[in-house]
Amino acid sequence: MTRIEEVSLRAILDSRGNRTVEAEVRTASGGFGRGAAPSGASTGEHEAIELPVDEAIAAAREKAVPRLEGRVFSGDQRAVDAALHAADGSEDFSDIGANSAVAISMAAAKAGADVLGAPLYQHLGGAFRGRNYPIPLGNVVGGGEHAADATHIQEFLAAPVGAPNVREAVFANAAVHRTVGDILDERDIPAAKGDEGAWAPSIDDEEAFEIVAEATDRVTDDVGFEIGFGLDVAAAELYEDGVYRYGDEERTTAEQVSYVAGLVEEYDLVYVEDPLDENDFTAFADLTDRVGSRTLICGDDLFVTNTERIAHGIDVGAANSVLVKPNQIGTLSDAFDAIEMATENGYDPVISHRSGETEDTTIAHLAVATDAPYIKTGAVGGERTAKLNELIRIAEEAQ
Ligand SMILES: C=C(OP(=O)(O)O)C(=O)O
Ligand SMILES: [Mg+2]
Repeated sequence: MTRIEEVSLRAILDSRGNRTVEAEVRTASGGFGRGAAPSGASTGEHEAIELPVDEAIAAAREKAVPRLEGRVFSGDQRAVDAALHAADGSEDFSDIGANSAVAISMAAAKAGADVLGAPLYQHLGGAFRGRNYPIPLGNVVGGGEHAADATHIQEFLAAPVGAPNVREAVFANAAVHRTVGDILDERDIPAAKGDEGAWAPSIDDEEAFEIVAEATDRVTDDVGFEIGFGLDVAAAELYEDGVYRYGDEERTTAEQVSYVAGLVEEYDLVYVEDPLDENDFTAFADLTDRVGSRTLICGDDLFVTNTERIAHGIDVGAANSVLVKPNQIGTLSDAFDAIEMATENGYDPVISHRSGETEDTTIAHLAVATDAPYIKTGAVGGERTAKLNELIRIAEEAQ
């Protein structure tokens, strides 16, 4: 029986060394699940609200826990998440905190799976889930809000689109990361790593393009399958007073659209996330019109995993892909709704980590459960490899 008996909350550390919310759910028949909230740095303006950790925990203990304990079945994820919404009452989880909500939602899902004796992806996806595994997008160079004095573009991503299986894809991304390190060495460029484990050298974007293109080419030759190249521009962070600022260089919106379209052409980009400001659906639609037939244009800060914003994007043709971050919207059910809406409308969902992460592996299971074609969860670093290694295990176990 998956009736929830106890929900407990505590503060733990995330990968940036900040405190975050961890939840544990125990069921009447001894099922157990644990979930921990990730946290963004380049957060979208329209995301659900992350409260200070102590506030989120206190509010969830007062308002959400009594609605769950002894009352809701953790096997019924929709009921768990509906109880979280009812406990909160706001539109954006500003009352109990999206950090508490998502931690409880994920913990309850795992407790539900535990009682069934099924892996989480099986519990979430059901008997007739798809048989595909996501292509991992792994950032190998980065800057923006994730590293000081590095590139303006937030993420340069390896995209092993030709990999024969998920394991080879994961290994290929790590090889690209390693090769970027070698090239930086060859060029005598010192580099630390950013929040997500990508190299964060103090170079301009142009040189980063050169280096990542060379690294993906070298590794492609080595492994014998195609490794594409993608970006998360995180353009909302560059947008100020109506222009996109790349240090001293400025681009108008029209120039930004042309610049990104040119990059797609020049580097044969397979993926471009947030190329424009988070409120500019029109410019997104312009760019999608120009290059959407040859690359994915993905909305992260644009859509914030929110079905109202995704529906609007679909109406105006703003993109052809949706980034899905459960903590942007607060519960797994809401994230599922976003994935379903995307898929039904021909938009590719990309399940994603945050820059501040924990060892939690829920997103790997979510990607497999929903047959998502892509997952973005870094290339190296313990909190990133936790998800990547889980994907390898899932693919092996589910064969
Ligand atoms: C993962 C990202 O960064 P953050 O978590 O800082 O929003 C992103 O922008 O896609
Ligand atoms: Mg992003």
